Amino acid sequence: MTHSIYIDGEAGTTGLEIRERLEARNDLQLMLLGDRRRDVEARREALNSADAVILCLPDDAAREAVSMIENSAVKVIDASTAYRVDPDWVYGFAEMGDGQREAIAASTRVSNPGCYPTGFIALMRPLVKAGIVPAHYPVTVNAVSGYSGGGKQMIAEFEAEGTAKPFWSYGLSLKHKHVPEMTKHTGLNLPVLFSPAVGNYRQGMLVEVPLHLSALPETPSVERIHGALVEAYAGQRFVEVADLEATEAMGGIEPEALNGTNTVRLHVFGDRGGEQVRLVAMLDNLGKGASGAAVQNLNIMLGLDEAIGLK
Ligand SMILES: NC(=O)C1=CN([C@@H]2O[C@H](COP(=O)(O)OP(=O)(O)OC[C@H]3O[C@@H](n4cnc5c(N)ncnc54)[C@H](OP(=O)(O)O)[C@@H]3O)[C@@H](O)[C@H]2O)C=CC1
Ligand SMILES: CC(=O)N[C@@H](CCC(=O)OP(=O)(O)O)C(=O)O
Repeated sequence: MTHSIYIDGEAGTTGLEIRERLEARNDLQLMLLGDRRRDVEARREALNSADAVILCLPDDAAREAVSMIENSAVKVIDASTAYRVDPDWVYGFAEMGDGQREAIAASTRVSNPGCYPTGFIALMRPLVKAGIVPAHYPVTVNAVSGYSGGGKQMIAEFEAEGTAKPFWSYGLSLKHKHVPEMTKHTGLNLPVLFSPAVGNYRQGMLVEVPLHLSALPETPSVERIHGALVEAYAGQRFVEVADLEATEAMGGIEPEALNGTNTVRLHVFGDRGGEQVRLVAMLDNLGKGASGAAVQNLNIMLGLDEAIGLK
């Protein structure tokens, strides 16, 4: 049996990566509109006749697309920020806790996590759940993304002759659109202080949370923090926790090493017996941060996740 899949936003950065991942599969049939992709009636027809639709659109266009879906059987995955803290939608991060994969499988409305939130929630949610980081703790997140994170427009800006910035720190109003989902899905009470940046490279990201151990209850050790992450992701295929020995041997970390994969890798840097840690997640902003995660959610929603491997 083949499932028909419509990608609204098929020619955008996220949509193209999803197409690449799905095109080779013979259990899925892609519905592509090509030059008619902005034709509202063609979109309406596709949105209501596909088995599953993946929305790779700006927030307002995603809300509009959802309002056009009258067929309640259609499974919807939205890659935008529009529904990530909406209680009527399931948050599409299967590894984030017991029952999440099952909730995704049972839902027809799944919001795909943001790229930065994927790294941050992966690092922080198990620590809050274990009581290592209290819910009221003032958490800071520093992150750097490749410029593809800003979609077609930012790619054009960075790739235009002579205009690329070497590094771009932004979100300076401290109201970045990812803060609500980062806060809600970790169980924190205080909005996180989020400091994102873009580097002059195309793809891949690092998301970092620095912690003073003595400011946490019972001054946890590096090993305790690492152990909580290992326990949380035991048996998971797409969330890895780097060995402490391996991280101790690292002189630095770069953001592109997981490009093309659906993996997020978590690192706990810090001297054993020391007083501080730097938690660092590495992922492809267009892999586990967007398109890879969307395909993973599609597989789960169609009941194909056991049978199909992602690259
Ligand atoms: N880039 C990334 O790393 C990530 C992106 N996302 C999210 O995914 C979504 C898409 O982002 P991205 O692919 O980067 O963006 P792009 O700008 O690269 O692509 C956006 C796509 O949306 C289409 N589009 C724009 N406005 C409308 C409209 N009013 N009606 C119909 N189609 C429209 C565009 O069509 P056309 O081709 O005709 O221009 C284009 O194909 C966003 O919500 C973004 O926040 C999420 C995680 C990571
Ligand atoms: C580099 C860059 O500009 N990144 C984007 C986020 C990309 C992304 O993850 O999009 P979602 O909001 O849909 O998750 C930003 O900060 O707005």
